[in-house]
Amino acid sequence: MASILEVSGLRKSYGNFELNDISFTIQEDCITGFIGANGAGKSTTIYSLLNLVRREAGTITFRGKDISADERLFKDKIGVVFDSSSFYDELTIQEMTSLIAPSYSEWNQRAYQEYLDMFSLQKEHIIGMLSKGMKMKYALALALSHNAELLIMDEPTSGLDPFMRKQFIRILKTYMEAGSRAVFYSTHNTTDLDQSADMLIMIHAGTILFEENKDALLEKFRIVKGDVKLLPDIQPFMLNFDKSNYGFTGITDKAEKIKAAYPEVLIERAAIEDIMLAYIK
Ligand SMILES: Nc1ncnc2c1ncn2[C@@H]1O[C@H](COP(=O)(O)OP(=O)(O)OP(=O)(O)O)[C@@H](O)[C@H]1O
Repeated sequence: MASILEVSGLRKSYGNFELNDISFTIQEDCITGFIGANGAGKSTTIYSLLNLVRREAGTITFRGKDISADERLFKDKIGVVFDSSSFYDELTIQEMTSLIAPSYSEWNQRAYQEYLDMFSLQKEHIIGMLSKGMKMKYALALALSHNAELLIMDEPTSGLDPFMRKQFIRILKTYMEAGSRAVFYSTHNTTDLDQSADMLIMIHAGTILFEENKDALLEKFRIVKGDVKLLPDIQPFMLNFDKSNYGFTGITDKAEKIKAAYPEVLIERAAIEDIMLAYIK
């Protein structure tokens, strides 16, 4: 698989927080989910790679070319959506779009109008009067209407209702159908990633903990449930666990071994959230 974006040796610090030599790759034809706890460094990574905050070190290459050589070209080829998008509150959607659209070489007014209709947004709407979810939809309409090759989004589904979140996933899949494209987005909604992501990158305290194929990751871990009597024997095979008077629940990457030695335990598939907790507990 070809890489579309490569981030290498990214550093940025704020007081006690530091992005610690972050490197990862966004693959073409993949939706990559960017996960991590509050304050892990997701937004700082996204803002630094987009040069919206000044990075202290690091190289970003887009389709093999350093983006610093031609940042305008890079920005022309990507669509961005942020949790707190910076639009002018006093303008209408039409006025705001007329400022933004001319900066894109492949602006598609028809596609844009279709997204506005799909999201029930009207061009007369004043930006400052839009709800958080409506602003997000507007940002999404802009990002999807200039033939971007890569979508980079920071918590695009925060503020979206469950219907729109489903629609968001459908839109991403349709977007990917054109081929040679990619999506990179941060989210706390791991169930959305279950349905949409091909790759997952997890960051914790400014460090990348893993960058893996989602299905391979989900295959690697299992939830183990059993009687507390077994805990002393099974504990060494688990990454973490909780126990109550009734039993224990833990997560393991050695399910086969546990099942072979203790057939009475219950082994279940782990969710992305379980895996995240296993890495940071
Ligand atoms: N402009 C800033 N000035 C000072 N510190 C900042 C700034 N932006 C982020 N930070 C700090 O950097 C750290 C990482 O924040 P960041 O917003 O990147 O995390 P995040 O993973 O996106 O979190 P969340 O999931 O809560 O949005 C935090 O400790 C935060 O307080």
